[in-house]
Amino acid sequence: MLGRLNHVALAVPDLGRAVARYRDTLGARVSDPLALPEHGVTVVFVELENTRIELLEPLGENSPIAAFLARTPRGGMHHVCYEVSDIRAARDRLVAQGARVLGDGEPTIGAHGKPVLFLHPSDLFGTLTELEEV
Ligand SMILES: CC[C@H](C(=O)O)C(=O)SCCNC(=O)CCNC(=O)[C@H](O)C(C)(C)COP(=O)(O)OP(=O)(O)OC[C@H]1O[C@@H](n2cnc3c(N)ncnc32)[C@H](O)[C@@H]1OP(=O)(O)O
Ligand SMILES: [Co+2]
Repeated sequence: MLGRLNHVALAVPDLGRAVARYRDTLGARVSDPLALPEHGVTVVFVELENTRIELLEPLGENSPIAAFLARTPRGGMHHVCYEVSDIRAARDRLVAQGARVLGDGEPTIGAHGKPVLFLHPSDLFGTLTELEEV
């Protein structure tokens, strides 16, 4: 069911500082910031040879990463994202096996313009997991 690792996401308290560190210190290629108010985050992608790092900063009053950053104020690994070819088939299979899909269970459109959904970290060994249909 799982395809490639699409990205590993890091929640950061200051996106500008994180971008500068990845671009200037680590010499990485980084995208422009993209505000996603419907997801409560601003994102920047660090492009690597084999995958991406997604840098996330809270946006707005009800950001889903606000509580995470309150617990880990220096930032930290927030989620992993795997590619799937049929996100609804993947969801149905996971739900049938007891995994919880966050939100109303329907995919939303993510940062790459593709359908995404999130699986509860408690069902995946403490790791919040995103699926993206490619
Ligand atoms: C889609 C656009 C973009 C893209 O890639 O295309 C993105 O990735 S946007 C990313 C931001 N969006 C989301 O994260 C959406 C899904 N997330 C959520 O709905 C929440 O973050 C949620 C429900 C996972 C956690 O919310 P919150 O922290 O407010 O809940 P709790 O404080 O009640 O925590 C419950 C429980 O879960 C543990 N937890 C929370 N976040 C994480 C995490 N990132 N990784 C691992 N575990 C996490 C938390 O510690 C609590 O554990 P407990 O044992 O019950 O104390
Ligand atoms: Co993501």
